[in-house]
Amino acid sequence: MTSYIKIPSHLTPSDPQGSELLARERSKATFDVNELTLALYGSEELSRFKKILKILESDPILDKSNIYYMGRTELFKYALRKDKRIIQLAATHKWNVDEFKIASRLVDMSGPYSIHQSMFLPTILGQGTEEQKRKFLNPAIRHEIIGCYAQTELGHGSNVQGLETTSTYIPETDEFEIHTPHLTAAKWWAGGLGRTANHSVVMARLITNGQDKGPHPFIVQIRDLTTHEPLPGITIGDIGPKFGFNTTDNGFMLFDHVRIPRFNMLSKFSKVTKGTGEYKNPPNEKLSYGTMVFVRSVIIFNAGLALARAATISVRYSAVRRQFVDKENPMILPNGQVVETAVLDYTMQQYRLFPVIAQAYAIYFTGEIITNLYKQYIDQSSRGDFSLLADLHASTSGLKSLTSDIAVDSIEDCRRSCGGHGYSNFSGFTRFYQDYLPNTTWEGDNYILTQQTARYIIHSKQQSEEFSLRSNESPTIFYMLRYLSNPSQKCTVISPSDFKNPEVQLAIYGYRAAYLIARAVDQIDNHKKSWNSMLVEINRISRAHCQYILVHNFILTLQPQTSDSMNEKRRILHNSPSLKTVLTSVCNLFALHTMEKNLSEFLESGYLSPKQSEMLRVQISESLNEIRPNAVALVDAFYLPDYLLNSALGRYDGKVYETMIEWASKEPLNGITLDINPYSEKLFRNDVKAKI
Ligand SMILES: CCCCCCCCCC/C=C\CCCCCCCCCC(=O)SCCNC(=O)CCNC(=O)[C@H](O)C(C)(C)COP(=O)(O)OP(=O)(O)OC[C@H]1O[C@@H](n2cnc3c(N)ncnc32)[C@H](O)[C@@H]1OP(=O)(O)O
Ligand SMILES: Cc1cc2nc3c(=O)[nH]c(=O)nc-3n(C[C@H](O)[C@H](O)[C@H](O)COP(=O)(O)OP(=O)(O)OC[C@H]3O[C@@H](n4cnc5c(N)ncnc54)[C@H](O)[C@@H]3O)c2cc1C
Repeated sequence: MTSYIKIPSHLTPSDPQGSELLARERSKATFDVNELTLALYGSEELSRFKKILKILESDPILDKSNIYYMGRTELFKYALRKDKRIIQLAATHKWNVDEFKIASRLVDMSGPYSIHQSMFLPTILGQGTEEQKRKFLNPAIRHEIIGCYAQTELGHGSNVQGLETTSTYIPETDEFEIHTPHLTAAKWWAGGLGRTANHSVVMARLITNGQDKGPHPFIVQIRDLTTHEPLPGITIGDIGPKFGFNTTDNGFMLFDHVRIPRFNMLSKFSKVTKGTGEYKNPPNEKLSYGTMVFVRSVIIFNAGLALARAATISVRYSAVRRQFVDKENPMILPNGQVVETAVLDYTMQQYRLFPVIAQAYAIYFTGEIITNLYKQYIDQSSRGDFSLLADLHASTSGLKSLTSDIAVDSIEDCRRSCGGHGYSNFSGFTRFYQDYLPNTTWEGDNYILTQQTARYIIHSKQQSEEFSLRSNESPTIFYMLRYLSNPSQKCTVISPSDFKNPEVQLAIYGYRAAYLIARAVDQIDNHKKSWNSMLVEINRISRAHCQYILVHNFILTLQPQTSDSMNEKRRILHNSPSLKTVLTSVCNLFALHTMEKNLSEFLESGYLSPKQSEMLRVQISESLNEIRPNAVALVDAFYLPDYLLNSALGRYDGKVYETMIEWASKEPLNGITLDINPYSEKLFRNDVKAKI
C-alpha cells in the first residue's frame, strides 16, 4: 500500500518497547499457553486453523491492509471479491464445511454470500425434502445459485405471525402465487438480496382453499441466471447505507402475483396436496422456524469469539500502554530504571478488562454445549423425536439475547479502555463493533426473545406437579426444583473465600432465579397481572436463568468427568493442574462479577445479605489479583492471529506505536493537495503528491 508521508526511520518508541513488555507479561504466566489453546480448539481443529491461516495470509486478494481507508462501494466490491476468493480456495484445497467456516471467520467480513451460507443453505437442509435438496441444495452448495433469506418485511420483523406476503395455492396450474399486498409487506433487510442473490427463501403466508395457514418457507427464483435482472413481477433493490454491515447488500423486494411451482414450498414438515390443495400439518407447528433456532445457537458461540477478540486487543494494548508513575508501587525495569506504569496495573483497568476475559471463556464453553445440544436435537428429530425442541428454543432464545448483549457492552468497554486510540479505526474495534451490533437485533430482538425463555420457565413452574417429570426432558431447568422446594434458605458464606465454592455459587444463582420466577407466577396467577405489565420482570427472569446456565456450564467444564465422556479437549484440561487452577480463577471471576453486576436481585431475594455482598467485593478483588499475572497469556491462548485482529493496538508483537504511525502515513487524505485559500474558486485539486 502507498505511503503518503515519509516517517523518519531512526525513531523508535521510548523504552521499554512494547515487545519487551509483552514478553515480560508472557514470562509471568503460571500455565502453558499452548496447552490451553489446545484445550480450546483440539489438535485437529488447531492444525486446520493454522493451515488455513497460512493460505489466507499470503493471498493478495485477501489482504486487509487497505480496508480502513475504503468507502461503502469500494468495501462492497472488496467483500464480493473476497467471498469469491474463499469459494475458489475452498475448491482448490478441498475444504469441508468446518474448514470453510474457519476461513470465513479469519477473513472476518460479512459479504454478499454470507446469508447464502448461513441461512439459505441451512433452511433447505433443515426444511427441504430429499427431492428438494437434490434440486436446490446441491447447486447452492456449489454456488451455482446464490440465495438469501427473506422473512422480515418493512412492517414486521419480530412478529413472524404478522407477516403479510401471501403465497396462494392455485390448483388449476398446481402453482403458488407470491404477492405483496401492501407496502408494509415489502421484504426488507434480507442479506445478499440487494445486488447478489438469484434465489430466495421467502417466508409467506400459505393460503390454500381459502384458509390462511400462516408463514411457511418457499424457494423463489428472483433474478435471471444469465442477465442477473429481476424476474418479471419482482422489484428488488439495496436498502441503502447502514450503521455497519455495509459489506453486505441487504435488500428489499416486492412481488406482483409471481407464480412458482408447488414443488418450491419447502415440504419436509408440512405439505399441500396436488390439485385438492389439502394441507398436511407439521408434527410441531414451529418447525418452519427451525433456521432461527440454528442461527441463534451459532450466535451464542460467536459471542464468545467476539469477546475473546475484544479482550485480546485491549489486554495486550493495556500491557504496552504506560501512563503516570505509580509512586507507591513504581514499575522498575531489570536495569533499575523507574518507568511509567502499564495501564494494565491500574486496578480499575483490571476491573474493566478481566471480567471480559472471563465472559469470553464462560460463553465459549456454553457455546460448545449448546452446539452439542443442537446436534443432539437434529439427530433425534431425524427419527421423528422433537421432544428437545421446546427446551432448545427456550435456552437458545435467552442465551442468544444474554450473550450478544454481554458482547456488545464489553466490546465497547474494551474499546473505551484503549483511551483515544480506541477511537481510531486502527484499534480494530470500529468495523468489528459496527458489524457485531446487529446480533442484538437480528434473529430476534433481544428483549423479545427473553419473553420466549421466561414463558417456557413460567409455564413449567405453573405446572409444577408435572414439573419434576418435565424437568427430565428439560436439561436446562432442572435446578429450579431444588430451590423452589426450600424458599427460606439463606446463603452460607461467612468469609470472602467461601464465594469460591462452586456449590455456593450455584445455590446463589439458583435461588435468585427461582425467587424471580415464583414472584412472577404469583403476580400473574394470584394478582392477575397482564403479560405486558410484567415485561420488565420477564426480562429479568430470562437473564437470571441464562446467567445460571453460563455459571453452571463453566463449573461443569472444570469438574472431573468420567474419562469415557471426555473428549480430547477436556482431557487436556483435566490432566493439567495449572490449567485447572487458572481457569478456576477465571470461572470464579465470571460468577462473582456477574453476581455483583446484578446484586440488587440477589439481595432482594433475601438469600444473600448486605454483609455477604461486602465479602463478595473483597473476593472479586482477590480474583482480579489471581488473574493479573496470567492476563496476557489468557488472551494469547485464544490464538487470534494478527490477520484476524487487524489491530495496531492488539498486535501479538506489541509494536503499537510503530504500526499506528505507519498506517497513518497511508491515509489517502495525506496524499491530496488542498487549496485552503477561502477565496479561491477551486475547493480541491485532486492531483496526488509524489508517492514515497
Ligand atoms: C459450501 C459452503 C458451505 C458454507 C457453510 C457455512 C455455514 C456457516 C454457518 C454460519 C451460521 C450462522 C452465522 C451467523 C450469522 C448470522 C447472520 C444472521 C443474519 C440475520 C438474519 C435474520 O435476522 S432472519 C430474520 C429473523 N427473524 C426473527 O428472528 C424473528 C423473531 N420472531 C420470532 O422468532 C417469533 O415471532 C417469536 C418467537 C418472537 C414469536 O413467535 P409466535 O408469535 O409464532 O409464537 P408465540 O410466541 O405465540 O409462541 C407459540 C409457541 O411456539 C414456540 N416457538 C416460538 N418460536 C419457536 C421456535 N423458533 N422453535 C420452536 N418453538 C418456537 C413458543 O415457545 C410457543 O410455545 P408454547 O408456549 O409451548 O405454545
Ligand atoms: C443488519 C441486519 C441484517 C438483517 N438480515 C436479515 C435477513 O437476512 N433476513 C431477514 O429476514 N431479516 C433480516 N434482518 C431483520 C431482523 O431479523 C429484524 O430487524 C429483527 O428480527 C427485529 O425485528 P423488527 O425490526 O421488526 O423490530 P421491531 O419488532 O419493530 O422492534 C422495535 C422495538 O419494539 C420492541 N418490541 C416489539 N414487539 C415487542 C413486544 N411484543 N414486547 C416488547 N417489546 C416489543 C422491540 O424490543 C424493539 O425495541 C436483519 C436486520 C439487520 C439489522
